[in-house]
Amino acid sequence: MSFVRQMFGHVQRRAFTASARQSSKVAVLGAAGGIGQPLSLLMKLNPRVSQLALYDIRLGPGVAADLSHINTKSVVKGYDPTPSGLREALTGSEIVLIPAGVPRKPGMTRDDLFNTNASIVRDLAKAAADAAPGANVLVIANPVNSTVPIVAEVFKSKGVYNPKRLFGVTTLDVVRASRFISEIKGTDPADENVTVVGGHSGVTIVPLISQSRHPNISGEQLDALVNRIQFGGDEVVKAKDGAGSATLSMAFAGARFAESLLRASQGEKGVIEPTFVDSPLYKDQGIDFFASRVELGPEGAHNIYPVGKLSKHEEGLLEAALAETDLKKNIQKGIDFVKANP
Ligand SMILES: NC(=O)c1ccc[n+]([C@@H]2O[C@H](COP(=O)([O-])OP(=O)(O)OC[C@H]3O[C@@H](n4cnc5c(N)ncnc54)[C@H](O)[C@@H]3O)[C@@H](O)[C@H]2O)c1
Ligand SMILES: O=C(O)C[C@H](O)C(=O)O
Repeated sequence: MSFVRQMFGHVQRRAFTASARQSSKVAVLGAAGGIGQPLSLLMKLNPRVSQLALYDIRLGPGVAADLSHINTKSVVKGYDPTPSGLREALTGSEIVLIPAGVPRKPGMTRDDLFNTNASIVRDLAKAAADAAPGANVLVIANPVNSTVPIVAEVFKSKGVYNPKRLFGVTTLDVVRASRFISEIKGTDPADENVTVVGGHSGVTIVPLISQSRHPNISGEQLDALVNRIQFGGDEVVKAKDGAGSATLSMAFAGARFAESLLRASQGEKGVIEPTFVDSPLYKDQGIDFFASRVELGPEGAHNIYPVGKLSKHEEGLLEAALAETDLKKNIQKGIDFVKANP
């Protein structure tokens, strides 16, 4: 499968120069960052996007000026770091991507980012709830297990919460799983589709290899593969040696998820992506948000699928993820933060 097909689904190549079927405004909050810049570039290349609104506390207009010279049809605008700039960036947006926030350094967990990123995400969510209450909000900022509940609480407090329109972007876990399994098997990663469920940190990331094309991977090879998918983020943090975490692969993953949502909102049926959403699956165990395969539609999350048939090994992994106090605690921490710091 070509890059164009992987990234832009079933849009024909000529669509890069033809007009998109419908117009969609996409806002990127944190657009000048390590993720924000390549993510904005990929959205500029997406023919389904008609307007691209770039907001950051620094350099939004600069990044926008640069991208605006690319000869695709979408109109790019950068906004000043003021409340009115943020409001204008958000108004009319169908998709709001949030990569704003600090990244990890070696030795840190994602939860260590909470103190800084919780208030950044809360404030951006407040602005989104006011200016774009019907938008699909795609949260990239870590810790995703907490930042997604933060957005939910803010929208609830303003009476505009629609659980179908809030997504924690876990696509990077799916992208990694597909790439890592292809490296083992010597296959084209574009043909490898691995469902990843749970949350977005360590053992809460549960790849379902038994549902992939290679259910027979086992033993030490399986353990190593699962471990690499669960801790792929650490691999990049370590390699970047203090200069941040995954940015380019994350931009690719975020653009893929946004493209899937646009395809679904423009009427394509059967668009399914794993994503961390307000989910009924494990609410009885006190876990209100969970990543599983979600069919996307014009209304956002159209159908949340259960995890399906698991191998014994995966039952153990899922049990560990659910029992792992992290997921539940991370979610509650986000909720408590907004209650204490509205
Ligand atoms: N979900 C995932 O799979 C995933 C993957 C990689 C990184 N991340 C997370 O994404 C976040 C961003 O990572 P990065 O590498 O791009 O960091 P970065 O520091 O390079 O960029 C962050 C950007 O956010 C901006 N920003 C800060 N506060 C802001 C605010 N209030 N409003 C608007 N913009 C603001 C900064 O100016 C900066 O440009 C981190 O929290 C990181 O952990 C998530
Ligand atoms: O590892 C990180 O901190 C960034 C991100 O969540 C990732 O999975 O790469």
